[in-house]
Amino acid sequence: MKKLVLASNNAGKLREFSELLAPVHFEIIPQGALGIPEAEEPYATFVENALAKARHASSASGLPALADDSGICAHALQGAPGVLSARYAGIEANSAANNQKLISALQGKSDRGAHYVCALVMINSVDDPEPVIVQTRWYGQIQDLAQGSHGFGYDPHFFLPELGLTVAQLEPERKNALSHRGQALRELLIQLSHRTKLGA
Ligand SMILES: O=P(O)(O)OP(=O)(O)OP(=O)(O)OC[C@H]1O[C@@H](n2cnc3c(O)ncnc32)[C@H](O)[C@@H]1O
Ligand SMILES: [Mg+2]
Repeated sequence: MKKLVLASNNAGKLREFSELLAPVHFEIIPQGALGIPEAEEPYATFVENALAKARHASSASGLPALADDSGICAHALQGAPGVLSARYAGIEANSAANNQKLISALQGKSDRGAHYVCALVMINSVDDPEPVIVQTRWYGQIQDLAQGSHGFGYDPHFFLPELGLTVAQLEPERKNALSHRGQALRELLIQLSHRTKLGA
């Protein structure tokens, strides 16, 4: 079975990937299991950061790698926290501190529109000239009140008007069916299947 390193140390993402990749015939190895530390994420775009994470994991392991750079973009804040979502309230910030900073930044703003972004990059080797790259959005609204206990990160505050629920109130399968990450992974698998069919 083909081995693939998952270039993430985020337990919430790793859980979602293991559910989403369950039907796929890869042996998925989280980078932490190989002792690979977090990569630097210095870039202004999700795609560049995802590529940096994938290269870092592939270089350290000698294996193909899949990386996810994601975040939440608030429309009233010109897309902040964006690529800084994981460290919005500081380098060592946890989700509670990041959520609190986001809610404070939105006080008095009437536009609560936001979207999650997920950039996925898959490479066969560190010098792969043709990475598979996918980027998707999931639209919602940021609400002050935290509701729900599923998911991770900003999910208790990310409200889906069409469902009347926050993402943290969704069962994991339902989140995966709708989320930025679920959309991106399904698209990535389609692109991979085209390549396989064409023998490349
Ligand atoms: O870089 P890795 O090791 O993958 O882990 P990370 O947590 O640092 O991940 P990112 O750099 O991609 O930062 C993503 C941030 O956006 C948040 N985020 C991304 N996807 C999310 C989702 O599906 N639900 C809630 N929050 C999400 C997450 O909590 C992080 O704070
Ligand atoms: Mg990160």
